[in-house]
Amino acid sequence: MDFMEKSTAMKRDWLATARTLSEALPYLQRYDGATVVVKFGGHAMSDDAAMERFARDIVLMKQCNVHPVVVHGGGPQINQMLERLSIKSEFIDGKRVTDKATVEVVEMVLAGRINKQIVQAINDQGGRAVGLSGKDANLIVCEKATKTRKDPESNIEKVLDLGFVGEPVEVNPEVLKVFTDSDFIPVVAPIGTGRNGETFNINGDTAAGALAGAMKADRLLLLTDVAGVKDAEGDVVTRLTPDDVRRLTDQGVIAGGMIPKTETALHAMERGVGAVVILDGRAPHACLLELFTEHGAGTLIKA
Ligand SMILES: Nc1ncnc2c1ncn2[C@@H]1O[C@H](COP(=O)(O)OP(=O)(O)O)[C@@H](O)[C@H]1O
Ligand SMILES: CC(=O)N[C@@H](CCC(=O)OP(=O)(O)O)C(=O)O
Repeated sequence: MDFMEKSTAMKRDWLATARTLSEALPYLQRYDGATVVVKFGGHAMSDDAAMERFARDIVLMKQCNVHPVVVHGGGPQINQMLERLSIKSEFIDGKRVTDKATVEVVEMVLAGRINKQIVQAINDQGGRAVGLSGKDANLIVCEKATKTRKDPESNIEKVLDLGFVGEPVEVNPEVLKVFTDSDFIPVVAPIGTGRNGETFNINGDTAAGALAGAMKADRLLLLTDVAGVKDAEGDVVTRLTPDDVRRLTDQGVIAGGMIPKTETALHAMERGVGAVVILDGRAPHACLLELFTEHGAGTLIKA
């Protein structure tokens, strides 16, 4: 490529960048002042570069007067720590059976190391993040979650004991308003408080949905490690209604870790959240693409 060709190619790149910025205008106007709850899953935060990109997107959102509330997971990181401590762990429908020893490790990993890593990553990008857990200011009060499953032989519903897995029953989001109304960015670990002083392990998606519902957030973004919700053929579906979600779950197409996400989506929408998007947190700038471009990303769940 000679000098003239090179400079023409560079001008084309700049123009494309300027066009992208200009095309963001209607989206910036639509989300001006909006509250967006972003769940950052343990798989999505797999490496330092992914964490840095995520933090940069969150700071950019806040700079554009969109108010992010970050709720994080950390399932794989909890697994690693439990393994080091030789504590066995199992999941039922995407939720970790959590005994007394496990809940101590869960709180340590989520409200400690991971929460502070995300806070630091956001602050490194020029944001002002504040870390909290659901215990702070009674943000998320829980009761013991119950799970029933039909025994295939007897056809009788059996109650399964998940231990200290929490189901949010009361959310007090006033403390988050203090942050979203100023230039702080709250980062919430999914640990809940019980009415009798218990510590509860809440699935990260469930916690994000409970907060989004209580705040009547405009959008709930669930960042994970797949491109979106897949159908029976394994293709990502770009849009689903609540009825589609129920059908895919009954058919067993939505399974495992995807169940808490889609359940959360339906609950959050019942509580007034505009729409829920399940998207690939490993894809560069997934949040920005979803909010500020016409392309969108992942699976949009909307009535
Ligand atoms: N229909 C489906 N579409 C996409 N992923 C699905 C589906 N059913 C089950 N999954 C599983 O759900 C996983 C996402 O849940 P999870 O591992 O808990 O994510 P995270 O750690 O991000 O919360 C996917 O990696 C995939 O294995
Ligand atoms: C009850 C329950 O399952 N809690 C989760 C909390 C972390 C989480 O949700 O992490 P991801 O978002 O990375 O999956 C757990 O113990 O793994």
